Amino acid sequence: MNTRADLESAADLPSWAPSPREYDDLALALDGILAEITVVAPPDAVPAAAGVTAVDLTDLEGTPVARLSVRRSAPVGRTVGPADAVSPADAVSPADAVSPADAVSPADAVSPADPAPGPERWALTGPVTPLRPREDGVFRHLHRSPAQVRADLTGGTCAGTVKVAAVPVDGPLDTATLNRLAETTAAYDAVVLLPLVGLGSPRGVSAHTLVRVTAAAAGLLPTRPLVVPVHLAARADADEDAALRLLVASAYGEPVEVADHSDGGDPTTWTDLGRYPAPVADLLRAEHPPAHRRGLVVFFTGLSGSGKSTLARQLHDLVLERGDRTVTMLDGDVVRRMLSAGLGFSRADREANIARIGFVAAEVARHGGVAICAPIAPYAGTRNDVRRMVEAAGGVFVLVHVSTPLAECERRDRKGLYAKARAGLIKEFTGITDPYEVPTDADLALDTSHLSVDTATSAVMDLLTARGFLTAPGRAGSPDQP
Ligand SMILES: Nc1ncnc2c1ncn2[C@@H]1O[C@H](COP(=O)(O)OS(=O)(=O)O)[C@@H](OP(=O)(O)O)[C@H]1O
Ligand SMILES: Nc1ncnc2c1ncn2[C@@H]1O[C@H](COP(=O)(O)OP(=O)(O)O)[C@@H](O)[C@H]1O
Repeated sequence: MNTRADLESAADLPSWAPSPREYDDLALALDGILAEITVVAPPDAVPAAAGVTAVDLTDLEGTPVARLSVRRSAPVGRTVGPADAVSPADAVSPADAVSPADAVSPADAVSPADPAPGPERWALTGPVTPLRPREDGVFRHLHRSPAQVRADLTGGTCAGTVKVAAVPVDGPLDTATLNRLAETTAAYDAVVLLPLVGLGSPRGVSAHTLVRVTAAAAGLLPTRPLVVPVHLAARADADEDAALRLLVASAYGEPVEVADHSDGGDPTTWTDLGRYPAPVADLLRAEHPPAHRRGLVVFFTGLSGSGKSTLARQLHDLVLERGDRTVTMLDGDVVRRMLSAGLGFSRADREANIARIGFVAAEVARHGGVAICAPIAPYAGTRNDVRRMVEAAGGVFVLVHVSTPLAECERRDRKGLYAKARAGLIKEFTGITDPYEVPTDADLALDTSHLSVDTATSAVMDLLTARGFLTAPGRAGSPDQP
């Protein structure tokens, strides 16, 4: 731990709040599992990055939690937007790629709200020292460093005489796996189950549920294993993931692998809860409500005047008439007044606008509600970011492309904006002087020049019902005409 003098002398050090993935790496480094970590920071956060020798890493509130001693630094190429985001291979030069923590994921490298091309960022690599005990983390009270686990298990005596099996766990343990685990670890003095709660590691469950199901499974094993959550974040590369799991497990004991990756861990296909022991299945059932009670985001995208708002409003009414779901409307015009006042129509502003819509929609979905969004959302990358945000919140994302051709939108020109855009009075107008990237991943495409409002909305309702997101028949609970 640093002395007061150290802290005071650090007053001039630059500081930086690491991304969630880097924060996970920091947790591993502070536990002595990773020797070094890499953080990627913009030059304004790390002035004169090439000459910087230390950076204070802060939590999201800006409180310094650790100090990174910079052993190597390298510029990281900047790109225009998420669609072109930096790939891990490009991000850090091979000479610097000493630890798996170096990988820079696209999500970390460029945030959707980032303005277009700017100066380079810096990848700063080195060991870390703690500045204060970490107060956050998934199931913090269960956290133990490898050294603490060793001390706990040996009672401070004869370290090395206790044979510990260390088992990384990234998904719920089913009955067959538990039986295998009981056999494999029978000869050990102690077993430590290590739920991997870092970003992207838990398969098909949230990090908190992974710990809860692992604890439930541990209670069924004769060895009564310790359960110690570890903030290992997933990488894009399976070999790297495997190497890191081994590194983590080796730090806690003798690595024992039991995970079965064959099912892919998709929660929507977990129909066979019978393969899990009852206490685990009960927790999974609670985390994965049936499709018609899961959060749902219906995202309309299309040109101005294509019919997004009209269809969204009708869908809103139809879903509310059923009486079994709550609905939040995030219509383009309304959002621009309430959430995005002050934003214009540059690429960066449009991306920021959609990121805000996505954030709110994902929160609605997290709580099991329905969000209906109707912005133009011209960029595929930004729409994809919203899909990822919603799915990460446990929701379902349905993309509806209102594909009414430009000529028809322009003919309607109900706000007179197309005429102004043609006359050069409005700049960056979608379809005229600004791009619209036609979705290739839409669940439904509706050309309203050929479909009535009722027919188009019914097509959306039918899709939602067919996929189980609304219960059939369509108007359960609503009074019909006799
Ligand atoms: N330059 C330019 N390009 C496109 N649209 C413009 C522009 N300036 C103003 N408007 C009006 O703003 C509405 C689109 O806002 P969105 O928030 O949906 O756009 S975006 O998703 O952020 O691209 C859009 O409303 P809708 O017609 O409901 O789509 C337009 O009325
Ligand atoms: N089948 C249809 N579906 C949706 N809108 C239609 C249809 N036929 C005509 N329209 C008209 O087209 C216009 C679409 O406007 P709006 O819904 O505000 O589009 P957007 O939100 O995409 O800008 C409205 O005036 C609407 O009445």
